[in-house]
Amino acid sequence: MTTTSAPAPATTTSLDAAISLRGVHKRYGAVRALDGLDLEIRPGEIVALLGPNGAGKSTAMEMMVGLATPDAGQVRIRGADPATATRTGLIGTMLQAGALLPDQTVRSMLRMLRSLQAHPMPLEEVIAQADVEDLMRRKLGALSGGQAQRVRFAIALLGDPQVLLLDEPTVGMDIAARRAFWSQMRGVAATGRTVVFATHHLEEAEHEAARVIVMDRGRVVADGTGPEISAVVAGRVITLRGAAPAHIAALPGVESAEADETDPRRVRALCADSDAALAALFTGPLAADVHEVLVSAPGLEEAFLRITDHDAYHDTDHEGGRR
Ligand SMILES: Nc1ncnc2c1ncn2[C@@H]1O[C@H](COP(=O)(O)OP(=O)(O)OP(=O)(O)O)[C@@H](O)[C@H]1O
Repeated sequence: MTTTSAPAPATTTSLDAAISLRGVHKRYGAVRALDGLDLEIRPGEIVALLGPNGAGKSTAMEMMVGLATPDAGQVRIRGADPATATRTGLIGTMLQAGALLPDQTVRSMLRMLRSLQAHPMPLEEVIAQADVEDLMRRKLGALSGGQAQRVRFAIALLGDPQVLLLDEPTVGMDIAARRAFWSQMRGVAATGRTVVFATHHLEEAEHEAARVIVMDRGRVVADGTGPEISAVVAGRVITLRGAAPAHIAALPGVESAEADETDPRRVRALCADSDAALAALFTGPLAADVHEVLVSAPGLEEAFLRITDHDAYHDTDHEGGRR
């Protein structure tokens, strides 16, 4: 795994690579959205892009389809420039900004956009691969957030692309819809396409991508498999209920303790010595109140927090995403 922003050794040339970004810089006023980004993605790879808000994920994806142009550096898609790759259907995208015309039906929108493609995928195949049969007669303006995402996925497939870019594809989907989406996506990826997706769901990155790239402040800060990136963090994680994070953080062997983001009454503690922490926990004053104590190996979440450990969420120079 690479955990530095230095360019990875080039194992492919930009001509062989599905996606190649070399030394890409992009500024928006005072904000450095991309700061010398180097990225090489091989054909057939399934890659998750992770990073805190404002890390530059969307900007990088916009560069890959020619929606944003670099101030410096080079972007190539299968050796072609991004605008050509988009025009010829080499690359299909599901970006956050994609607006859907509210009064059109899904069928008419798909037909219309399909007619613009150089080498369109058969409509029946698009419908099956994106699982939108049940939505075909519906007006675009009447779709739920999750349904609209399925339609955006169908749109991304229309040009029968070799490279698929999905920017937070499961935003607005409930758990069942997310599961169904990833199962469809795996079917699409099994046909040999390159898939790059940005996500804030770490478990999606871990389960769905063979390679995880962590971006921060417009650069790559870690690149490897989920387990390789998780291995950045040694020690053990203890999760429990019934005590305040500050009390847990004060135990011997505990490096840090915080309330769980998704379940604030649960405390997650990263421990250099979990045996010492547990011994102190069960023999001290907290013993009567703590419950549901679990010990596990650190995962991608701990690694992500460790690797991107700064004030990115509040930093004025990198004040989060623009949406
Ligand atoms: N068109 C734009 N105009 C002004 N600033 C922009 C523009 N696009 C991006 N930025 C800024 O560039 C930085 C990177 O933004 P970007 O949306 O690429 O990050 P991200 O990693 O996709 O974030 P998020 O996870 O919040 O979507 C942010 O500080 C953002 O505010």
